Amino acid sequence: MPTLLGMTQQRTIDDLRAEIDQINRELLALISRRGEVVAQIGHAKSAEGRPNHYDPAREEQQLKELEKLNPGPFPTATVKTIFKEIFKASLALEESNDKKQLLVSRKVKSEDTVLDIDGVRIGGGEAPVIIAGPCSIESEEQMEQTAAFLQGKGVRILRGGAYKPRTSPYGFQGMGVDGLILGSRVAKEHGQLFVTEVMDTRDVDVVSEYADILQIGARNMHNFALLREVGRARRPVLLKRGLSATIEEWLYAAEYILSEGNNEVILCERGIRTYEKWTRNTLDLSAVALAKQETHLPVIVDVTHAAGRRDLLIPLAKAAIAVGADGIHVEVHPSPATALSDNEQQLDFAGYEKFLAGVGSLLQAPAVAATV
Ligand SMILES: O=C(O)C(=O)C[C@]1(C(=O)O)C=C[C@@H](O)C=C1
Repeated sequence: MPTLLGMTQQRTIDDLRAEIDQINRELLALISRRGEVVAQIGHAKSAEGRPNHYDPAREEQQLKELEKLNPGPFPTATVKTIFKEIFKASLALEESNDKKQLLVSRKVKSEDTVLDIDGVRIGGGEAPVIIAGPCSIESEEQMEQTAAFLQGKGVRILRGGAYKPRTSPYGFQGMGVDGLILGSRVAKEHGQLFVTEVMDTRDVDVVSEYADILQIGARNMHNFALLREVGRARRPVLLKRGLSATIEEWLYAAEYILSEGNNEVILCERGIRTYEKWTRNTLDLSAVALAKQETHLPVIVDVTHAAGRRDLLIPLAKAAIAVGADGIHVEVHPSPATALSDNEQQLDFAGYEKFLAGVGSLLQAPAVAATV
């Protein structure tokens, strides 16, 4: 401020800070207003069905304009850094608003989804279900023996693979349609539901004809065409988490199915790939608790694939139920040593009896409510 003597009077730091405080308020108001406009852009993009909110060309255009307009004192690089942060936060806002709208989200549907498949209820605090059976369907004798044994133990859902996703193309690939026919017939004869994996969009119709529940395996969790196809099938879907999938990716995979109109999805945590070698995979129990918290869908745990070894099945099943799992998936075979797949990890009948005794009363008790 010029004085009578023509000298500029120094403003005090307090005075300058008061001005900064005012500028901060204005900046905050502007940033918040910008956020509101961005949120509207986000909603418009979602309504148009755009797959992504990120638009690098639009960001670049804004940075170029800001470069031209920059009056200083901040160098253009600094201005760009600041605005890139704003773009990042804006993008996160658009995406998080999207997430709140997800059909799988508890924010959209607060009460648990309970599946009732021919009287077998899954989810919503019902006693945990057991899904058991061999890795692969191999023969009539094998399926008959297993189904009869499991029926005697009260198991209402029989699993068995007719199409096998094998690491090697030369490994046993499954019995195909013959396996479907066999699995479905044997399950029916023993008052059980039949769950089996579908690996190819071209097989969804035939698998739906024979299976009561369609399984999407871990290796196909990212197969979006298949997810959409089972979303159009009128059968419940057991969706395994991918080997290296984040929880978010897993839930988006479920969203693909729900978005096609199929709300009957069971999430299945089956362990993820980590650096650990003593187990086949690492059972991610936080994923179970989080999936229960974030979604309304039933969540079960495949202890067999998580552990890849028999000696951990009891503690893992107990832990799964303790964190709120709605069911346990376990592989059982009359003679694991001669099984055509997964012979290291399937339980024989005596092993299953021990497993049941070990997990004990937890299987009868209502599932632990997911507490937030
Ligand atoms: O203009 C858009 O498409 C927006 O989504 C807004 C916005 C922004 O903050 O300016 C945010 C993210 C996009 O990557 C590009 C731009």
